[in-house]
Amino acid sequence: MGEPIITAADLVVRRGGTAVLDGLSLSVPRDASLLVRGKSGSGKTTLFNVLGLLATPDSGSVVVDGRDVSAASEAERARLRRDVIGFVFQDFQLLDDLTARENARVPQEHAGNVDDAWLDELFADLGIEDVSEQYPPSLSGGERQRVALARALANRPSVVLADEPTGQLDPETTEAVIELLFRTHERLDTALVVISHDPQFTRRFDRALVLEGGRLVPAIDSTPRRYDEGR
Ligand SMILES: Nc1ncnc2c1ncn2[C@@H]1O[C@H](COP(=O)(O)OP(=O)(O)OP(=O)(O)O)[C@@H](O)[C@H]1O
Repeated sequence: MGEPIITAADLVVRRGGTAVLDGLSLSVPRDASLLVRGKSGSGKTTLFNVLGLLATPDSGSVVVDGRDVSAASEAERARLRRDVIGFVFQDFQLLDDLTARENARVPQEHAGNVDDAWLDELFADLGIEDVSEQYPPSLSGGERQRVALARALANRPSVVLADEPTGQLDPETTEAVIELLFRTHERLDTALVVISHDPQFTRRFDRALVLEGGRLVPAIDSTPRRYDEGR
């Protein structure tokens, strides 16, 4: 399946005198779905930020799509964020003064590559065509998260990175969003990395890992299906 889409080695991130990530290594194959769980304060968001090139570790390396970003310029990191990674955040992070459709189009505009046919397809597939001209404040939580998912997929990323993507949703909507994340993962062949402590997320992933003591260990209730790594 070629080289992994993300490889992180010996990551150390110190916050307030303690190592939140303490020698963490991880490899994400291109077709994998990976769940990272962990207690509150265990460093999940810190890991998300480092894997998503939103923060730099104190030491260790991150390779994204074959590029070692340790010494990359901010412009190069921004390019990788835009072209290779699709971000989904717990609080959606939509712009209230843009319509749903305009929100989803933002990454394409940054890339200088607007593809309306692809946006049409995403909105249809995610079941949000009817709300495409509405503004985020008038959308339900599930609709907002689906618009955020359309935005994450707008530039056909190789990996979707989601930080607590269902944290603000009720159980029923959570199930629907999980379904959509997996459907797009399978249909578009994107790797999927979800960071969540939601127990509803334990099934279906190829691999479930727990962030503990600054490192990743296999979740005891997970059945490794396709690959074996994480320590
Ligand atoms: N800028 C910072 N300065 C000091 N401490 C920080 C900073 N950012 C994070 N931390 C600390 O690092 C630890 C890990 O934080 P992080 O947000 O990554 O955890 P988390 O697993 O995502 O938690 P939660 O599930 O509650 O969101 C916490 O103890 C947090 O207080």
